[in-house]
Amino acid sequence: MSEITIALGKGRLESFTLQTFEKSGIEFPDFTEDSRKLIFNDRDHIYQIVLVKASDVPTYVEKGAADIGIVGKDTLEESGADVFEVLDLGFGRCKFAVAGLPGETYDSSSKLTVASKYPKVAKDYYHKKGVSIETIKLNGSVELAPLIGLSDVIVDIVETGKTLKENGLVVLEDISEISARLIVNKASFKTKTDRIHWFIDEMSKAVEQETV
Ligand SMILES: Nc1ncnc2c1ncn2[C@@H]1O[C@H](COP(=O)(O)OP(=O)(O)OP(=O)(O)O)[C@@H](O)[C@H]1O
Ligand SMILES: O=P(O)(O)OC[C@H]1O[C@H](OP(=O)(O)OP(=O)(O)O)[C@H](O)[C@@H]1O
Repeated sequence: MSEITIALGKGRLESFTLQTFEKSGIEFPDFTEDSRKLIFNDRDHIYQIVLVKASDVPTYVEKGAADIGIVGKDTLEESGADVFEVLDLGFGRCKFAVAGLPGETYDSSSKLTVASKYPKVAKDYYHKKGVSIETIKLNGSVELAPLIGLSDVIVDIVETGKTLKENGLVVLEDISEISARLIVNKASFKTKTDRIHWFIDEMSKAVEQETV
């Protein structure tokens, strides 16, 4: 039985996370991205990774099924999970933006409709601006929404800008920067203090090494 369980989302953050672990000497010999296995133990049997759907990482950590999680700031913000966000891991960089057709302007006489995989983020952003919106929750291909009249604009992730460009859309407003974060369950932080502090320190060193 491992001391520490780490929830990691299947997908874009997997290989960066494993590289960061390796820099700290934490190795998962059985881990391969094409495997269908969901639990991996490290060489020293201190840590186990559980591979979950990226959007479920905050839930596993908040509920204590995992002590630690690696998750995009976007997913963390949308979840509203009650966890400690302890470190910016520096990879998985992209941004939240409002995007739409070029020249799209806000007409205050009618409610703005915003399609997004991140309805909470969209609501919070427009709430701060004092604009009331109708959100339409989508699960992917969000760029389609303004093209076929489902919404006025979208709130989505922009990394290279390729998806927007190829669909004739533009960034209308930047919202915030996104990168992968290390999150910790609040109870684990108290009960497994030494091990978790050690782990955070090692991850910090690995991230610093990357940025110098
Ligand atoms: N181009 C990008 N599109 C989406 N996420 C990106 C991008 N670049 C970096 N990221 C970061 O990678 C994280 C994980 O993305 P990934 O696609 O694996 O999960 P997801 O968006 O929840 O996927 P899905 O809904 O398909 O399971 C995102 O939460 C985000 O922080
Ligand atoms: O700026 P870019 O580099 O083009 O990346 C941004 C795109 O990537 C993400 O989509 P994803 O690939 O996760 O697909 P889906 O959300 O449509 O399923 C995001 O929702 C954008 O569509």
